[in-house]
Amino acid sequence: MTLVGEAPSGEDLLVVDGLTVRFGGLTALHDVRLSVGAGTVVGVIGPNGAGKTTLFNVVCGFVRPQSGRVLWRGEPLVRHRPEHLARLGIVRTLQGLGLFAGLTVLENVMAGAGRHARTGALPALVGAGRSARDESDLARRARETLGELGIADLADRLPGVLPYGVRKRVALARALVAEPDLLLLDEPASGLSAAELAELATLILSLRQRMAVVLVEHHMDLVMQVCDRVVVLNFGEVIAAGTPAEIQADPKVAEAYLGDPAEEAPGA
Ligand SMILES: Nc1ncnc2c1ncn2[C@@H]1O[C@H](COP(=O)(O)OP(=O)(O)OP(=O)(O)O)[C@@H](O)[C@H]1O
Repeated sequence: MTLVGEAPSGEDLLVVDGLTVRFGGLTALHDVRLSVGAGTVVGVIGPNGAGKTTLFNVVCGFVRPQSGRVLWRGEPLVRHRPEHLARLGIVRTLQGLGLFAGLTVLENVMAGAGRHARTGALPALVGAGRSARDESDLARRARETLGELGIADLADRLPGVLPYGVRKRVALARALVAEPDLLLLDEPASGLSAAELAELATLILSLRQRMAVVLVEHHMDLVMQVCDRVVVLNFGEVIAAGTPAEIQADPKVAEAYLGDPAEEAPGA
């Protein structure tokens, strides 16, 4: 990740260049720049309404910016659509879990393998258009991913009967099975116990060997523990960017959070 005004390096996977998004009269993002290098974890933090989700939505193609662009591996993403992201190597987890209630844990994870499955998401859900061999390869990878997250024994359960923290792991497994180069994590810590948080931190740190991660999160301990760099948004603008220690020491950041007593400030 680079600071505002710095030239992105050739190593950057994702570059967000001067993004401005307006919803009617409200400016949700103003001239936002950041970049994400391979194997790095970049945190995006900021008080409620700062623009974090909008930033993810632009990267994913849900929201079109009024100006600015998103570069992926040096190429602009032009009118890209959310359903094509996994093929590009980008996967996002949602704030809500988005699991299919009628599918088992294993089937939910298999449905995430859009990048590698030969068929699209819908046929993949019902298993149509896939050879028996594709199907068993995919099931094997899905089981391995569940194993990595410590929930292989729950493969045949329905998500609805599982505790929230476990369902969050299923959602994460569904993202990881696509083997993305960039994982966009939207508030993965919300609703987790202290023990689950510690496991999540270990997992995110281990992911760096395989992918870059952008983490939108209100849980500051997690952000400070796992991020290489942190970008702070406030009212749609980048007000600070740097290492976790730099962010914690930045008076502008503390000030932004002071205006929102519901929030946990980075240095608190
Ligand atoms: N589709 C939309 N239409 C109108 N306004 C929107 C839309 N999406 C977001 N906004 C507004 O844009 C601003 C930024 O919202 P955004 O959800 O990106 O913030 P956030 O940092 O993710 O907040 P939170 O931490 O509460 O999730 C807010 O003022 C929000 O109300």
